[in-house]
Amino acid sequence: MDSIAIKGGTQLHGEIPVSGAKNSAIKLMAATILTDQPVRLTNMPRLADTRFLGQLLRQFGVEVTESDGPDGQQTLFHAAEITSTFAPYDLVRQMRASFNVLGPLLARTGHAKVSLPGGCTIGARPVDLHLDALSRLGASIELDEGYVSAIAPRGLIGAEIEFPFVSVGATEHTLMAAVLAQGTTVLRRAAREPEIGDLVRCLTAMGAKIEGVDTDVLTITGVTSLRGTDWSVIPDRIEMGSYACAAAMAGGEVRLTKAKPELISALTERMIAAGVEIEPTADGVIVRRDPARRLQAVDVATEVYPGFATDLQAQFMALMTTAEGESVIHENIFENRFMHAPELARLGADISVHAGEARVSGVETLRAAPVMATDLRASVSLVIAGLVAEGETTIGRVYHLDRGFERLEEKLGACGAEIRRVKEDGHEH
Ligand SMILES: CC(=O)N[C@H]1[C@@H](OP(=O)(O)OP(=O)(O)OC[C@H]2O[C@@H](n3ccc(=O)[nH]c3=O)[C@H](O)[C@@H]2O)O[C@H](CO)[C@@H](O)[C@@H]1O
Ligand SMILES: C=C(OP(=O)(O)O)C(=O)O
Repeated sequence: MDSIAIKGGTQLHGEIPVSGAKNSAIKLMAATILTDQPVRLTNMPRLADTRFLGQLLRQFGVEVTESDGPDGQQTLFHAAEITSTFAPYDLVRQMRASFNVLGPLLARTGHAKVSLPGGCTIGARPVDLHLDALSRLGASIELDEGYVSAIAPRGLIGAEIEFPFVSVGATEHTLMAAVLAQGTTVLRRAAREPEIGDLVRCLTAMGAKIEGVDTDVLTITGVTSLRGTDWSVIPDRIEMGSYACAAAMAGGEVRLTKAKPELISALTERMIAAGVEIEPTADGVIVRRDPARRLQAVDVATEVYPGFATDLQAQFMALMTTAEGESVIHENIFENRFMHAPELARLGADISVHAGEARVSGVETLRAAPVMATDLRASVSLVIAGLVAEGETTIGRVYHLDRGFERLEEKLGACGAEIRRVKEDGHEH
């Protein structure tokens, strides 16, 4: 398994272009199942997750063609004919969001058999809301030997659905099923994450009829078919927030481009409160910090959008490890998303965790150690801490990082970070 080695202590100076959002791209990819016409996605991040979902789509008969076009990295998806509606365990277990092909397959063909995704390190993550909503749209669902078999021989039928709490995955899954249902579907307490807005807008460009974009009530009037489109994936707000934390941790000045800072205002407000300078630009933001001055500890609590994103909690915790004072971090979305805390402690951080609350008492310095990535965002929090830890930190299990960060070593290296990938065979890159 590859690892990442970082020598701490260099400031960051330079520019980092933000990639297309993983969490938007994978939903848009699933939506391409809904039409027999080609859909071209531009600003596509090249990540383990997008590669992996492309493989799953091919298994259904979708043609997936990656290329570099005039608009940069792009992928053409053409689901002219769906030849299989079976998603095996081996392909679904590697990436949870693959489960969300169930709704589009069902809407397009009237049947599908998809493996349950199972839990993962950040919490149990059941899919009950997804299955309840698809049942409300008229699907018959059976669970057997770890698989969900769903049929809707006469098509899906619009329904009023009020989610008991906000779920990003259940909202996008139900939305993708409802666009081809007969009649009207109303989704209440829908998630409002920007990636759902991107999906709604792309589906609308494909001919779907959806009202209420970016609100918590989506009204969908079903249509009989959708057409192809060209769509540019929105910038990755989590990647952007991660590099903002990296720059704030290491000190220096980093310009983040091709980004939408308004999507992470809950983070930047907290960073400003801690003493980081954030200057908006025409296409992003400049993050500046004088390394001679220590940051101040501030508290955060994760919430659904537009609140502080759970996907930025680990990175913010890393930033707080060397701030002055005590920072209290509440994790309200996932019940087990502090796996990075013991790893940060290996670098000398002082963190105590009780249930959904972590208390970080800032220390003056971190010291390098071998650490282990436990999930995607936890991995990047270790990179951020490694930027200041004295000595060389090595981070194992970087396949987690590769799920969601495109060319991370290159992007940070271009700003002066001493970071390199050590391949399994011992070679350095
Ligand atoms: C691929 C993708 O976009 N992943 C994001 C998505 O995950 P995901 O869509 O899985 O997250 P959800 O918003 O669905 O999960 C929120 C909470 O609801 C619970 N729940 C969810 C569905 C369900 O049927 N039953 C249930 O109990 C979950 O266990 C969790 O505690 O939103 C999360 C919250 O912003 C982010 O951290 C993930 O990066
Ligand atoms: C938790 C994440 O992804 P997933 O929902 O695919 O596990 C994430 O993107 O941080």
